Amino acid sequence: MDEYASLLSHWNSRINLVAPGTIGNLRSRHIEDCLQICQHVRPADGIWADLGSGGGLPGLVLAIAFQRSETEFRFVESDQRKAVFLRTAIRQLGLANASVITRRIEDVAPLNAAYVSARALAPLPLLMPYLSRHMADNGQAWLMKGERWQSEVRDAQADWRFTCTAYPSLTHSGAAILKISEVSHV
Ligand SMILES: C[S@@+](CC[C@H](N)C(=O)[O-])C[C@H]1O[C@@H](n2cnc3c(N)ncnc32)[C@H](O)[C@@H]1O
Repeated sequence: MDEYASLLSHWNSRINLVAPGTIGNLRSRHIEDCLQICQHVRPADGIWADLGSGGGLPGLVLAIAFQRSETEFRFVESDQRKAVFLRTAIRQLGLANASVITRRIEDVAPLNAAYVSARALAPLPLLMPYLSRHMADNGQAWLMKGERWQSEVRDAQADWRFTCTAYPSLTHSGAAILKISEVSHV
């Protein structure tokens, strides 16, 4: 994880992977934040799709944490330069369990993923079509949401049926990690 943090700060001077003002506390602000997901899930075999991975949050953090599991991580990131960073990090960290798809989420063939994650990608109503496209029928999504998560859930319920459990974030007051499953269109 230290090696990942140092790669991220090195590349951040050239491409904006995280807000430059947060680079001084990468560990607490970003890495510990993403590691919270590990308290709630022990993934089995199958694909874990991280959508809009950017600098690898939470995808790379989880691929490092779960590198001894049978889970195959796919990072979907349309920005070419960020995808180059992700591929470089995968190679330098020696992660055999991760690969990058450099395309728009909506253009990627359905991944049938057992697990999906996203952080700072879009409000929940816009994420729901992505979950519907890429999550397996019995899959689960782990979405890192900010303080407006409750109204996002209400807005998404206008068009979608889903099961949702909210775990309060331990790193950002008012934020939550949402576990979403059983998604179908109303
Ligand atoms: C605000 S950043 C968040 C990055 C990372 N998840 C994080 O928490 O730091 C959103 C990322 O999603 C990517 N992105 C946005 N829309 C996308 C789409 N439709 N398909 C693929 N990637 C997308 C952007 O290029 C960007 O890297």
